[in-house]
Amino acid sequence: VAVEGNIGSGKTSLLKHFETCEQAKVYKEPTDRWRNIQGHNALALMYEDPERWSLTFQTYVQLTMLQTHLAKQEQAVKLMERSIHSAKYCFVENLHKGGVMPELEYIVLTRWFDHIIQNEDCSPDLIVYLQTNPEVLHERIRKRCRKEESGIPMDYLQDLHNLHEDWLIHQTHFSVPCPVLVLDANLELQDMLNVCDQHREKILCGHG
Ligand SMILES: Cc1cc2cn([C@H]3C[C@H](O)[C@@H](CO)O3)c(=O)nc2[nH]1
Repeated sequence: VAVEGNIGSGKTSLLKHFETCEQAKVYKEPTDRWRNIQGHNALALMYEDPERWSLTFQTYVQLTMLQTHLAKQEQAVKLMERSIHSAKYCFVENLHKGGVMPELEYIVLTRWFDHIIQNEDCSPDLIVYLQTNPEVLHERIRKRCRKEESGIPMDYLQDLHNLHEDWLIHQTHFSVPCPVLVLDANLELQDMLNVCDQHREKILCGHG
């Protein structure tokens, strides 16, 4: 099961809510790995100079997501924060559409992505989409104050929101690998977790 959503939509908080559930193994986004690649902070570099570093960063994100998709586990349910799909369809797409990632880099990353998807089983059984309004996120990110994210502009959040909506709601642009359960993540966290618990069986059985 992949938990998808924009920056600040509440994915990490929702996954924490499931950490007590012994039938699920939770995989948070490996931001610590992205921040320290043999001493290099790829996440910071990507925000500081995306033209220079977005291919490097997104290539490593794609690897860490693949490793999570393929990780063996005892528990019946694998709960992932984001996926190799959103990495490509939301983040890489945004960098390419915004003219930040050069065409050739986008093509090479796409060839890697297509090869991986065709040869490895990375399809979730269910996507839980935490749907938000970008305005709500801007305030949350400001309050959360992750240092690399301090300069995220509103239109970056709006662009990412539109790409999540195109992919998961309008389903116009890229293939959706499984059913999508949409949760209103504009709600205060506790209210969203209460709604989430009403869908707990669906989420843990991976049914849409
Ligand atoms: C799959 C995927 C996650 C992801 C996160 N990020 C950024 C957005 C957030 O600021 C931070 C943690 O999610 O990393 C990114 O640029 N590209 C990504 N691709």
